[in-house]
Amino acid sequence: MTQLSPAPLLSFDNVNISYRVHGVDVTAVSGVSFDLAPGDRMAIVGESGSGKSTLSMAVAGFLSAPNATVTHDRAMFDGKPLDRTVIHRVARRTPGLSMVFQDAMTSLDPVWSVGSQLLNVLRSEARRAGRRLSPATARAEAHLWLSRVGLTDSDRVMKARPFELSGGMRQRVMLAIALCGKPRLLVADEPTSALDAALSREVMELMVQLTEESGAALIIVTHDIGLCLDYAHRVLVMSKGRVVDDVDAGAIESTATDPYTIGLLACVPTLDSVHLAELPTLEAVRRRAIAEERLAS
Ligand SMILES: Nc1ncnc2c1ncn2[C@@H]1O[C@H](COP(=O)(O)OP(=O)(O)OP(=O)(O)O)[C@@H](O)[C@H]1O
Repeated sequence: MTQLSPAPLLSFDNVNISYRVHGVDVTAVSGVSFDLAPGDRMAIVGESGSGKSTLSMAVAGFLSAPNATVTHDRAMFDGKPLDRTVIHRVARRTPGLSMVFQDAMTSLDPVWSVGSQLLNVLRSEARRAGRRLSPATARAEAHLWLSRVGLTDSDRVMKARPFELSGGMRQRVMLAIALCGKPRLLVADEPTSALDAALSREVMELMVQLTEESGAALIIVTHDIGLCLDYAHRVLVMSKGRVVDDVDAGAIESTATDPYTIGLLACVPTLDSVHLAELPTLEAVRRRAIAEERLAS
């Protein structure tokens, strides 16, 4: 008997996004199509300006730049059409879909305590699900979520305002807020770029563990191809607004076809590169490829 693959959780076909700058439409995302299965973990990788944040914000419904225009042939989430062509000044939350951002300091409200922000989300999620949530249960759930993201001193964290916490703690708070509504998809835009290497890995591992436990799918947006190869099942490589490779993370070395992806992979530090005086840059890899091509022809 042939096994039917599950219906995609997310399905985008021919997404195009441009920004109007000084009266001219500048393309940021061009003809992007992909499906994401429930529980899948996909990384969107590319250098700065390749369009990955624009794409992920459009996916999550957080693209609010008034000069943006989105067109697509299909945008579906959890079996329902998503209207991503209308840009709202204030992001519209899609039930079942959450996002964490690069900079928790600007994403969390600086005025309200962590506890009130977390309780607000828990209450509104309960309302949406038609569930009664007493104040005592809401507080217990908030403490539980803080401990799930590794914040054991939850009494202090509940009372603290974001600026009173370290960067790593704020990122964990954001993860708790994003996951407490039990989303089916979490979109994380450069979630660890403000953290040091060790903390980055801790937060990535936590994000993977919590989404795996709940069965949520995960989209990780990053410029760090090395980091995402350890955590994603699949990698979408973007360059100049286009998807140039869409490959399994485990087989990327043998299946990537685009010179851009091959260049990115060549820049990942390995045990073999410890003897090098300096690591290659993407530009150096590009120049070497062009020189080798010239020599061969
Ligand atoms: N609000 C905006 N108005 C005009 N152009 C924009 C706007 N936001 C992004 N862009 C442009 O769109 C292109 C894609 O930007 P985007 O931020 O999506 O890339 P990125 O790959 O996420 O880069 P980074 O890693 O630096 O965030 C870039 O050329 C950028 O300058």
